[in-house]
Amino acid sequence: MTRVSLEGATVAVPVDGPPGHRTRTILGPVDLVLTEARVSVIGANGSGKSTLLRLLNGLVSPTSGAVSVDGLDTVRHGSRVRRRVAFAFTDPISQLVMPTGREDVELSLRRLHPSRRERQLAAEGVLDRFGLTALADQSVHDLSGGERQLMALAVVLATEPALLVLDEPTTLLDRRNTQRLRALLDGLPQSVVLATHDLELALGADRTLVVDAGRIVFDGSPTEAVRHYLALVDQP
Ligand SMILES: Nc1ncnc2c1ncn2[C@@H]1O[C@H](COP(=O)(O)OP(=O)(O)OP(=O)(O)O)[C@@H](O)[C@H]1O
Repeated sequence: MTRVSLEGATVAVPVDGPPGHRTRTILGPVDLVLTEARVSVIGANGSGKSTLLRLLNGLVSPTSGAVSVDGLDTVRHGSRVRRRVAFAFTDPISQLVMPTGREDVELSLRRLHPSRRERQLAAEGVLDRFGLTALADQSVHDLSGGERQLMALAVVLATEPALLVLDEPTTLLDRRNTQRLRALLDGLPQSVVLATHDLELALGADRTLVVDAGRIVFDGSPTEAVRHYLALVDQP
């Protein structure tokens, strides 16, 4: 399993005013080692979940401290980390840049399969594995929200990353597609870290982090974490 390590990691952003003057810490410091196959992250809007997730593949660099994946520092070894860690955004359309899903899958396979023929065959295999062959040549804009979400996942998983990071993957999905996505995640050999407001989805993890105001306020069993979170949001 993948080992993710955060050591005193903070993220600070500039506050309005003269450039370079004041900053606001929106996350941390966070000290954490994740080795579980499934980790969920829950917390209120604006608590810092996405920021935490973005640290994991170097989309956001820590302002202080360090983040590493399998010993690779996300700043010093950014491109190697991004090859190991796939990131799926809430809105799949930001992931689908080509006219069709098949072209998108082929695009993400370019590094792994420089030969066009091999790439096409590999893409066929990926689409088949995700049950998306029938939708592969349809314009991504004509796919339903759920189909698009699954297509975007196929695109990021095509390169067989070691870790999949998902930022609120079910927000745009109905119940049926949420269940389809959960079944798909259950069958993945990869480690998964996901942030979600879907507490049912969060409960399926091996370990759950609760984030509040930029801090990890609970870290442990999913059932306990959900209880902690509900107590937190019910506070007057
Ligand atoms: N680049 C940035 N510049 C300024 N503020 C930021 C930046 N990125 C995040 N923030 C702020 O940091 C806080 C945490 O944001 P983040 O997106 O991590 O929260 P979240 O828990 O994922 O929220 P949500 O559930 O609404 O998606 C928010 O107050 C947000 O406005």
